Amino acid sequence: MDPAVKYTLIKKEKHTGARLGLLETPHGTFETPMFMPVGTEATVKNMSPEDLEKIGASIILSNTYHLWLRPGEDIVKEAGGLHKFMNWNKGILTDSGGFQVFSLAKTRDITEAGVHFRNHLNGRREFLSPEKAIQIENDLGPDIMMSLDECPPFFESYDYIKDSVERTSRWAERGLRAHRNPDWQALFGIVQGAGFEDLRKQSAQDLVSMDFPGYSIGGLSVGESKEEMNHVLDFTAPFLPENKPRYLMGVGSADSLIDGVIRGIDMFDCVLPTRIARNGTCMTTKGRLVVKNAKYARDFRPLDENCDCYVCRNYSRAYIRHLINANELFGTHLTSYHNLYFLLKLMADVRQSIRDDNLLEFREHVFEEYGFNKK
Ligand SMILES: O=c1[nH]cnc2cc3nc(NCCN4CCOCC4)[nH]c3cc12
Repeated sequence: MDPAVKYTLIKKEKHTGARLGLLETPHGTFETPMFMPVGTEATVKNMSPEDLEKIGASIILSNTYHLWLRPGEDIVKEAGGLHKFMNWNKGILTDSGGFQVFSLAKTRDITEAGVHFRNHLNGRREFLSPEKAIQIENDLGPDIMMSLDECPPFFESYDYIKDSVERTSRWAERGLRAHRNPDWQALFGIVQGAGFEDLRKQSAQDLVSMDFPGYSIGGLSVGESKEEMNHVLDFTAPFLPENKPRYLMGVGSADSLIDGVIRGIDMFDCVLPTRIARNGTCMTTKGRLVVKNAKYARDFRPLDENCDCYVCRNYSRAYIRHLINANELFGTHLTSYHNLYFLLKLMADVRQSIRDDNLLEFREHVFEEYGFNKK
């Protein structure tokens, strides 16, 4: 049986671990490395599918936890699945819900069977097992889906992390068995192990032995430093097969994206660009710009003078500042559109620098110009 998702390594960058690849999915073939916009509740906030298409989004995320609790996966299934429900015909990936339970739910209790928690919407007691997570994702119908895992605190004890990794591996096995649609939905395993190299190796080896079509590196972007994240990637990525996609969860700033690509990561997602856009913070090639600040009241330049996006070609800082301060929805549409374009364009430039074998020079340019070198 053909796997639902097929990764082809096209080229390795000469001086780093970066890879240029192609990811074939039932909803299109897309270049990697890629950034995936997050559409938690079946919409990338403030963006239409048409606009997402225009800026070059290939795969977007939606969230199992949220859609299970509201409107219910049964409604999405009845609509014909997420692609029909949200009118998005390219790739969709769903997380398994575990991370949201740990970050959103009130009180939660992890057992071998699964995780008990209180629904953050109505306070009702809920239970999510590896099998239940897979059933929800099967019903939602994304092209790529995640196993239920525990994303433990990065600074937990070795013994806690070891027990957690071993349970996450057992949950992954249970999820594989429960998966009903492996021919059109690719189930990824999620590597855990916090900052412990031997536990990362054990987690990766457990999951690779189950032969998933792709692997996420979880347990990162949870408060550890960028140096610690990069160090974990340095020793974890090599434990994963070269001919499968590697997905780093929850990462979405220009510096972390480039440093993840350099360490062999192919896929990234993060709410950052759309979240900061909603309070008027914009990503630019000269660093972050908080457009609602008074100093932009009479600034009729675009958000970013080096950006050729629809927003930067048609609207000024003064106008966008006014909209944000007036709580006009069009204002957050413009900042969201620009921030997503900014990261998608950055990844297109990263892919080009892999073709040209000058990713390290590109990194130096970005870190210098965008202000990441400033301490
Ligand atoms: O181990 C994981 N397993 C399953 N899903 C995840 C999602 C994850 N998302 C983050 N980080 C997100 C950090 N965001 C940065 C921007 O502001 C909101 C939080 N780390 C994550 C780890 C996991």
